[in-house]
Amino acid sequence: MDIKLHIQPSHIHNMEGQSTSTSSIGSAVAFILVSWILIHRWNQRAKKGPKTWPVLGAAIEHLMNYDRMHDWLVKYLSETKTITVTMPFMRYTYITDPVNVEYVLKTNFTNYPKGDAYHSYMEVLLGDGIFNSDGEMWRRQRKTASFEFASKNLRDFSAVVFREYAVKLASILCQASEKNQELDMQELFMRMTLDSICKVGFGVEIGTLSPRLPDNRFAKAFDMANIIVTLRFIDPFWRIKRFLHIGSEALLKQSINLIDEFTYGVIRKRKGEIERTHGSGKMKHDLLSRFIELSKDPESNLTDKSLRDIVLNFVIAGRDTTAATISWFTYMVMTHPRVADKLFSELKSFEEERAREEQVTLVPYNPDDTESFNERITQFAELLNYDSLGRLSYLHASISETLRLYPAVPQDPKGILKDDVLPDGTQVKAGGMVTYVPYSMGRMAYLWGPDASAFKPERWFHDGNFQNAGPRICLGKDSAFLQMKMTLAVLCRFFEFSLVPGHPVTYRMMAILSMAHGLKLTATRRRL
Ligand code: HEM
Repeated sequence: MDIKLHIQPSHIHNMEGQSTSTSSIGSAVAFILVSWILIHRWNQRAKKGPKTWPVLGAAIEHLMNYDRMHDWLVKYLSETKTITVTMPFMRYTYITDPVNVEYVLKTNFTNYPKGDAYHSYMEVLLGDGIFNSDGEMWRRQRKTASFEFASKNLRDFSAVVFREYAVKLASILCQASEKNQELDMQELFMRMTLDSICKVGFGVEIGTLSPRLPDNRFAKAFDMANIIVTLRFIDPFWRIKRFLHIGSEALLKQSINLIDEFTYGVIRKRKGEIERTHGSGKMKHDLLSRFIELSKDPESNLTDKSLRDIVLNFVIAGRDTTAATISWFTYMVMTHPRVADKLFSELKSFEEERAREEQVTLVPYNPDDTESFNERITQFAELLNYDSLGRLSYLHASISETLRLYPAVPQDPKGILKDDVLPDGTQVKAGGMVTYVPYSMGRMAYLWGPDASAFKPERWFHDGNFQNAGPRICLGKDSAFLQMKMTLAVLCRFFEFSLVPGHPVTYRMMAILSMAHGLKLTATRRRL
C-alpha cells in the first residue's frame, strides 16, 4: 500500500509530465497546421479562380458545385479569362480567351493531345476510338473517316435517312397531340439520332423510333456509362472503387457489358450482310463497312475490339451531340414565342416558294384531321434537301444561337506533354490538363457583348461565326446541321410546344450537355 502510495504520485507526476509534453507537441502541430493553412489562404487572397486548401486543392468547392459545374466556371471565367483549379492528383487550367484556345487546338497542337489522364478515364467507354486516341492510332481513323465524310454519296443517303426519321418523329408527335399526351422530347430525339447514326454510319436498322417506342436498354446504359466516366475527372478514388468493384464503378461495369452486347451485335449484323451481298455489287459503303474492309488486312491491326471502339465513338458523336442540341433548341423556341413565330413564317414562305419551284400543289389540311395533316408533313419534307435547307437562314441562326448558349461539348479537355506558357502568359505544367470551355465562352460579355446571356438568333446576322479550329476539327458538322435543320424545319412548321408545368430543365454532368430530367412537353398542331 505504502509502495503503491509512494509509486502512484510519482506515476501521476510522470503521466502529467508526459501528457504535458504530448499536449505541447499537439499544440505545436496544431499551431503549425493552422499557420500553414492560414498562410496558404493568405497567399491566395489575390488569386482569381477558386481558392485552394493545402493537399485538397479546390476539391471541396469543386465537389460542392459538381452538378452546376459549368455555371460555377462561368462565374470565375467572367472575372478572368483563364483560371487554374488544383485537385489532389490533377491541375486543370480552364481557358476562354480565343487566342489561348487557338494556340492549344491549332498553333501548338502537338503539345496538347488527349493525353494519358483523359485516355484512362474514358478508355472503358471509348477504347482507342477517334475521340480517345492520339498519334498514329488517331491519324489512321481520322483519315478513313474524313474520306467517308467527304463522300457525296454519304451526304445524299444521309439526307434521305434524316428526312425519313424526321417524318417518323412528326407522326409520333401528331399521334400524341391528338390526346394532349406528354412526351419526353429529348428521349425521342435520342432515339431518332441513334437510329440515324446506325443506319448512315453502320448500315443497320435498329428501329428504336418505331411507334411503340421499344425499351432502349442500350441508350440507358450508354448514358449511365457517360455520366460515370465524367465523374472520374473529379473522383480521386475511382481506381480503388474499380478495383473493389463497388459503387459507381460496379454500375459502370454492368453498363459496359450491355453496351458491348449491343455494339458487337451491330458489328456481327453488318459483317453478315457484307458476306451475303459479297460480289453482288449491292454493298453500301458506310463508315463501319469501310473499317471492316480495312480490318481484313492483317497489317491494319484492326480487331473486333477496334471496330467496337469505332462504333461507340460515332454513337457519341452522332447521337448525343445532335439530340442534345435540338433538345435545347426546342426548349429555347418554347420559351421564346417571338422566335417560334419568326421561324414559322420563314418556314411557311419557304414551303410556298419550294412548292412553286417544284410545281407541287400543296394539300390543304385541317389540323383536326390526322390524315391530311400527316400528308402535308410528308409533302413538306419532300421539299427539304441539302441545298434548299441552305435558304433557311433564321433557322440556321437559331441553331447557332442554341450552340452558343448550350454547346453540345461544354468542355473539351486536353493533356499537356511539356511545360509551356500560353499566349496570355499562363504557365501550364506537363501532366496537367488544359480545358477550353465552350459553355463559358458563349456566355462571356467580353466576347459577345452585354446581352451575352440572352437568346437572340438575330445576332448571327451581324456578329459571328463559329470558329472550329485545329486538326481535330469536327468531321460531322455538315451532317449534324443537315439533320438538325431537316428535323427542326418539320417540327417548327407543324407544331407548337409547351413545357409540362413544373418540369425542371437543367443539364446533367456528362461529356455531352444533355438535360438531366429530359424535356417533358406537349405538342399542338399548327394551323395552316
Ligand atoms: C451539334 C452537333 C455536334 C457538335 C456540337 C460537335 C462538336 C465537336 C467538337 C467540339 C469536336 C472537337 C473535339 C476535340 O477537340 O477533341 C468534334 C469533333 C468531331 N466530331 Fe463533332 N460535333 C457534332 C456532331 C457530330 C456528328 C453528327 C458527327 C458524326 C457523325 C461528329 C463527328 C466528329 C468527329 C469524327 C470529330 C473528330 C474527332 C477527332 O479528330 O478527334 N460530330 N465535334
